[in-house]
Amino acid sequence: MSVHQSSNIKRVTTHTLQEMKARGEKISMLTAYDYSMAGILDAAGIDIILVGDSASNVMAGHETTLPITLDQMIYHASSVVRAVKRAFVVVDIPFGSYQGNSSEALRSTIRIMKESGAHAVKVEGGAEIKESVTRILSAGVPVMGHLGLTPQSIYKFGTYTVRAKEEKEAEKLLSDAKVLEECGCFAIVLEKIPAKLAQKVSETVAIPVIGIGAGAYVDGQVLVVHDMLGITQEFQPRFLRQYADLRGTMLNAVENYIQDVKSKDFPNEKESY
Ligand SMILES: Nc1nc(=O)c2c([nH]1)NC[C@@H]1CN(c3ccc(C(=O)N[C@@H](CCC(=O)O)C(=O)O)cc3)CN21
Ligand SMILES: CC(C)C(=O)C(=O)O
Ligand SMILES: [Mg+2]
Repeated sequence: MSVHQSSNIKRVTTHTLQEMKARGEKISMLTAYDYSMAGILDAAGIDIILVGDSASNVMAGHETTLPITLDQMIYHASSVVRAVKRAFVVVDIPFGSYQGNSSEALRSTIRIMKESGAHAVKVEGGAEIKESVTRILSAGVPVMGHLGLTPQSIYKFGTYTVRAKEEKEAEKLLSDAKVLEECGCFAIVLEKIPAKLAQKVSETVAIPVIGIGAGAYVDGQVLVVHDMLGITQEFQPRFLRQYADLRGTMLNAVENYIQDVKSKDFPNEKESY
């Protein structure tokens, strides 16, 4: 342990995650984009926090993940990192900051690592981005892959339907997973694909496979935290399990506050100086 790290909590590393797969312990992963939320996830014992480019939807209200910038991702990531004592922090490299240009991929990664203090980056795609992945890894930065439904290329597909249902697409996905493993990726996210195919990928590659809408036979699960807490409203895909109704809870609290202000119940004497 570094002399600068005074806490005695044992941090999750790529090595920890590899060991978890080897012994069959499932990996838990959720997104976070800010200090307060990341602190709660870390305190609960989450293994991986993803600073997802879904911040573009959830935090900024955009329709897709495409508009979010590298600067904005670094702002979210640095806020998350300041809250985390144990979890492994992975940051999505945003659209336009790595595709088709390995030098730019490396430059974006170095900015993310230097300016946020995160532990790894995530990129969408397989063979097409092999050079970028290799270049990032050559700088010593762990890379998480992302295959299946890849939201940064939504306009190429036009829909958010389940991916790799056809044999040819399934073969390409399996081959991409092998490419990512050979490049040296430490893990792969599989999004919205048939459970059978996800199982096959997980059994084929030695690195951990984390699913979102990819069934139970993978090495871990990821969800967008605002979805599973019931804060987002319209996003209700079949793969989502909602663990709370925080929107309802928060609406209720805010309505009560408004009522107390209007009725002059708040503040009372004890709440005044
Ligand atoms: N709030 C949120 N949660 C997410 O999981 C998420 C984001 N945002 N933004 C980035 C990507 C986009 N993702 C998505 C988007 C849509 C579906 C989906 O299943 N949509 C429709 C089906 C559409 C169709 O069949 O054509 C649904 O059933 O809700 C799944 C994952 C996952 N990511
Ligand atoms: C849904 C996960 C895997 C993601 O990439 C994101 O939140 O941006
Ligand atoms: Mg993403």
